[in-house]
Amino acid sequence: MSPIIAAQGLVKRFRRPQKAPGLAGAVRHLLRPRHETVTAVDGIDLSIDEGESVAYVGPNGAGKSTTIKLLTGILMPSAGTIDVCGVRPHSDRPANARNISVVFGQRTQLWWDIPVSESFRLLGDIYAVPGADFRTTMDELVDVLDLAPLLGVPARQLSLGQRMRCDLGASLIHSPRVLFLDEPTIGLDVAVKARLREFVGSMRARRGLTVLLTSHDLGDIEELCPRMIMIDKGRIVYDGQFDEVTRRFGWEQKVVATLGDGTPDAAERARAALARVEPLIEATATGLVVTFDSRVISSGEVIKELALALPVVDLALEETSAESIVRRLYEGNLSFQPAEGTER
Ligand SMILES: Nc1ncnc2c1ncn2[C@@H]1O[C@H](COP(=O)(O)OP(=O)(O)OP(=O)(O)O)[C@@H](O)[C@H]1O
Repeated sequence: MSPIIAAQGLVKRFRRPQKAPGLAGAVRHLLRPRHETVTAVDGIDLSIDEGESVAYVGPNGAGKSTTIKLLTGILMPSAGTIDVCGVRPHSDRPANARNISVVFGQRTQLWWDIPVSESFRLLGDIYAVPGADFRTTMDELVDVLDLAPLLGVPARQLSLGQRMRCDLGASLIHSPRVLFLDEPTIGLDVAVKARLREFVGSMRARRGLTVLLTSHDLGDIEELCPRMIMIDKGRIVYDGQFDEVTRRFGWEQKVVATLGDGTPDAAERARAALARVEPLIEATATGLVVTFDSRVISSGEVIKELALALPVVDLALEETSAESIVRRLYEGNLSFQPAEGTER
């Protein structure tokens, strides 16, 4: 079976004006324009099979959105090849649009002033969905997403959670084979997030939908995506099972210290005591959480140093979670070596 999404040697470079700050800089730029080249995507290979659900994660500026824009045909690659459902997205955008759908948590594809049902109908027309198929899909979406009370309401009057439910429904009206979700749960409360994840999961199961998700929410990834691709500076640094992240990068450990009163400078003191190993130190209501690299220092030594530097009341050692690893990668606090023999 050939992959539904395939990319080889994908590169995207942007040319950006290089201006010095202030009016003088603007004038100088007008007289002698200078540009710099930014390589947002730097040689990415992707192979995603039909029905897979893959998280695409990385820190700010890593190149996630640029990759999605390349796969959806919005951008043209500087080098490399892309094939999505057998189509080259940038050269045949209409065919690509019929096969895919994109949902942005920050933007809506619904018409702002008309009732939701009308937006669905318009999208059905745009994608030329035959009447009978439209009705069947609509019934299914209204049922699974509980859209009946929202159909008569204009998008501008919907809450964010209601709008996202409608947006997800709208994205599936033409029965795409691939769904790109870009931060779909941003700003939503826990209950709505859970509902949306459940919906995406059930749609995958029912329709064999392929999902590529970018999200800063670990819950989204954990629940929806068995496979995770991490990128950093435009390159893939990990491509494998989400669970395996813990095993592979499990050298990160955490000591949770409960402190006695009167240590407002606890974080600074801990940082000074452990300076040589550059731990990540977070202050909490009751003390500190110290995250460190267990290849550089043992947990015993960390505990000893903390006990000497601070009025420690209690100490606990926490297992590394995939969440903390991904969170730190997102925050740019963890440098991954490019994965050797990137595996799936
Ligand atoms: N149209 C553009 N022109 C110039 N540079 C761009 C353009 N779009 C993106 N870039 C640059 O390309 C790099 C990757 O950006 P991209 O938006 O793909 O990152 P991202 O991983 O989606 O980040 P975030 O999590 O912050 O959304 C950044 O350095 C960004 O400044």
